[in-house]
Amino acid sequence: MTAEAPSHYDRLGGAPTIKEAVDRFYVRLLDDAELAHYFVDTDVAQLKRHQVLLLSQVLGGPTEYSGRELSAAHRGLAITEAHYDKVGAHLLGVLAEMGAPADIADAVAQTLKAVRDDIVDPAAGS
Ligand code: HEM
Repeated sequence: MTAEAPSHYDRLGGAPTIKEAVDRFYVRLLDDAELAHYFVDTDVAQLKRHQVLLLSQVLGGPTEYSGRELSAAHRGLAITEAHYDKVGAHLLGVLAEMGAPADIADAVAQTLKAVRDDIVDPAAGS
């Protein structure tokens, strides 16, 4: 019997690491003058909970995401390409500062590419 390779989730350190990464991610988003306005009327605690579950799932951890589809969650927010890229850069920046291995950062970057069209609003300009 061969042992299964550990998931990205396990290699990063599991739940405590993901929680810490999401905490740092939202500190960056709310500190960013170009992005903070998107979050003014949101329940940031719930958003963070959903983000932890989604990121865990994407990284091969437990599949417990219970939030909305990404397209529904972001509809009407008029998210531009540039703001999407900034948010993605904050997430990758947090993973880098926490020492995530390059292959895991690459996998997250691929996921960011894959969900881009669900989140960016083409009518919002660049
Ligand atoms: C980069 C990839 C992104 C991912 C994976 C992501 C993920 C999520 C998730 C999981 C939720 C919660 C959905 C729910 O609770 O049902 C959410 C909501 C939200 N996201 Fe994102 N998001 C991304 C990009 C962005 C960007 C670029 C912005 C704005 C610049 C943004 C702004 C928001 C806001 C304001 C909400 C709350 C919407 C509401 O409460 O109605 N997100 N996102």
